[in-house]
Amino acid sequence: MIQFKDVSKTFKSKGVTTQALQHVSLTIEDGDMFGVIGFSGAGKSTLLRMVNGLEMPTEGHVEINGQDLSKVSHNEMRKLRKSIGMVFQQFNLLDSRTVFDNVAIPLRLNKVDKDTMHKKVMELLEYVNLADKADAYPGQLSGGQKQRVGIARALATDPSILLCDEATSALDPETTESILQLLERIHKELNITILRCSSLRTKYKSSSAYATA
Ligand SMILES: Nc1ncnc2c1ncn2[C@@H]1O[C@H](COP(=O)(O)OP(=O)(O)OP(=O)(O)O)[C@@H](O)[C@H]1O
Repeated sequence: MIQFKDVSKTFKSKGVTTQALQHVSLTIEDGDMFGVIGFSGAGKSTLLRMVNGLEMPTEGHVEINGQDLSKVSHNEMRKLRKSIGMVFQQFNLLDSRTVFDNVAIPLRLNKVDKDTMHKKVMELLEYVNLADKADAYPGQLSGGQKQRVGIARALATDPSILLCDEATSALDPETTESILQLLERIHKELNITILRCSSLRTKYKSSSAYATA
């Protein structure tokens, strides 16, 4: 379970103060698919980055399974981060590495042995329907395929939580739909809690920085 308890976040940079989040309280149960929507600058990425401890609240607490992230040790934080995958808007793939190598990155960092790593990477590529692209480079892939690689990489450490920061914002509507279907499948079949944020760019107006879907 992920809990935000009256969380506020202020950034101070070069004499400028930005209030990114104000008094956010929410609970995401295990196995939820939770959506956060808001206009650009509403604080969505900041909120997401607080779940894996990349940002810390200025006020309030973020807890994962009852563990206050501001109180966990360095080692516990490392363990926790292994259980959280992240998918990015711009995919964040290494262009000089093959699809296989990109997906293998978290496994190499975790010193997984070669055979296990090979098996795992190929399983993941099959899961996202890209096994035939294992030796391709990101530059040879479409946006949707790149995002599938990003998703496979995020799943490499068998996370229990998947954070998706505008995972479909760089994609056309049809590709967006296929990525959303893949996330739905991951949610259902792998029982992963998904926290997804996306921009509100339609005509709908909202004074709220976040909403659940
Ligand atoms: N490291 C930082 N230092 C200073 N200000 C920051 C920092 N990170 C975010 N901000 C500011 O906090 C506010 C919220 O940023 P955030 O990236 O969380 O918004 P967002 O809703 O994800 O926006 P977008 O949809 O454009 O990605 C913005 O005004 C941003 O400029």
